[in-house]
Amino acid sequence: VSYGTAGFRGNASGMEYVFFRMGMLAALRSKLKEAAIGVMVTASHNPEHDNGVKLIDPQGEMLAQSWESLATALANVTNDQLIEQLKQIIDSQKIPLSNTSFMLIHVYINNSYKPSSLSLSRAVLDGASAFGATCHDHGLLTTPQLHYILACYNGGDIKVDEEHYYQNYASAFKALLNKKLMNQPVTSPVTVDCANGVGAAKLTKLAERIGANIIDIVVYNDGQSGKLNENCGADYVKVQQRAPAGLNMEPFHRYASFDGDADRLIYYTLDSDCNFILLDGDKIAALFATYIRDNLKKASINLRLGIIQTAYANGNSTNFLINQQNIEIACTPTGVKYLHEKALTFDIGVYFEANGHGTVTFDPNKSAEERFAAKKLKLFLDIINQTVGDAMCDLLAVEAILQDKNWSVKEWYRIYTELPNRQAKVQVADRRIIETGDAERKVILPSMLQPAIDELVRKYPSGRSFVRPSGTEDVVRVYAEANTQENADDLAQQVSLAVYNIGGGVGKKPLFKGNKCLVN
Ligand SMILES: CC(=O)N[C@H]1[C@@H](OP(=O)(O)O)O[C@H](CO)[C@@H](O)[C@@H]1O
Ligand SMILES: [Mg+2]
Repeated sequence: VSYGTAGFRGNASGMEYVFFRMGMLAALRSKLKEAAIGVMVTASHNPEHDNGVKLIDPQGEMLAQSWESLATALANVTNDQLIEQLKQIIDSQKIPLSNTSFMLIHVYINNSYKPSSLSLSRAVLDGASAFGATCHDHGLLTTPQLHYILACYNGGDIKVDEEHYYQNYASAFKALLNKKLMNQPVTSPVTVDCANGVGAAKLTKLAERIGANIIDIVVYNDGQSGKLNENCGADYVKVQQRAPAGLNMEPFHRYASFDGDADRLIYYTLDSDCNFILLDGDKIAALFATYIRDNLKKASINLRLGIIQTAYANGNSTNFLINQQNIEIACTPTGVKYLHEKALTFDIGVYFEANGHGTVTFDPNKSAEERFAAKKLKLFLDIINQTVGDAMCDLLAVEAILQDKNWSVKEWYRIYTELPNRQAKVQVADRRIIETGDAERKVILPSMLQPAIDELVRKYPSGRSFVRPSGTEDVVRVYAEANTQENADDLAQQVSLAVYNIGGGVGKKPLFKGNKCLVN
């Protein structure tokens, strides 16, 4: 097992020891940092039978990458070697064992949908207690809520709780709304598919604190009947490019989906011909960045603004931002930790994965004058959860910008048109044989693979394709885009076969039937 793109993740049964050891590691990290550490038990967008655990560093940021390898090493030793491995970590990191340790943990009980979470959370608590850590169990929370609470706690607000989160963002949202337009688009309903996850109850609370006269949120997939992330949620809608099962859509209404732990957000709608229109992380980033840029301009503030994307960003979003908007772009490997780190190198960084996970960061070293010269910008940043991508905050930010611009979803999706694209998965014997470079846009090993992809891509107008081993599933992911959906599907199919043939494919050959991708 390895601490992958976002912690340890896999089938929940048989993972207790990993959670127990992560409790121990969190306690050690807390002693080293002399601050509380967060532990989140969730498998995000994965199916219900999976579970996962990730550690959160004191300011609400992802666990330092240098500790990921310690986590992997600790998770992989036998019980007999455990104490020796712990000693090695303590010595190599010079951890003062006499320091106290403190942890904030979220216990993902989530009623009946995630039965494994309770026992796995207890395993974390047991591991932490073995090092004498004091644990504060915050119960059911979204991932970004735990990041927020942890950052506030370590910032000195030791009484911070969930209610604090709602009050903070509800008042920030109300302050940002354009009072003159109070009855304009934001008061038309936005229907939110909460993936039958934790976000449903939390979003309901947030909407209550804002007030039904100000925002009209209709919660769909609240977990009362459906299964977590099954035929619903942000990942399903993004990858399948279709609405969650059972949702009756009307043209030009606003629809959104969260993932299971509510850190991803995507929007979608129907056009007048009832074609499905997706407004994904790339479009949210474009909306945020152009809004920030316009407000900087209005206030004549000169700050370096950058957008951080991954290779999954639609080619036309990148073209739009660079060529039409003149905004600086950076590309990093997949995984929020990389995007967040890069965002911090700009005065203002807007980062989003195409799947809807992202946020905005603001360099804390900028002077108060620079930070607050543009009143709107300051109010906008108050809505943002700067610790990590947060579906609820991002939803409020989108709603407020649309209202401020007096835009419906139609004006928003028309800022640029996506290139048709397709994602696929290929099973191989060992996905670790695939090594990538150039922010995952090129395959380095096996050496035959990249030339094969290049040759295929050349056949399709506006073609682009790349492959990479997933960090959360035992598959190789394939992405393809081209001028038409048929060509994007075809290219994804051809590249999937190349991965299968050159990368040691196992099981059935990846095949598409018509436009339907059978490898997904
Ligand atoms: C293509 C894609 O959406 N990949 C996701 C997925 O990672 P993989 O390494 O691709 O399995 O889960 C990560 C954690 O949620 C997320 O950061 C990432 O963007
Ligand atoms: Mg998630």
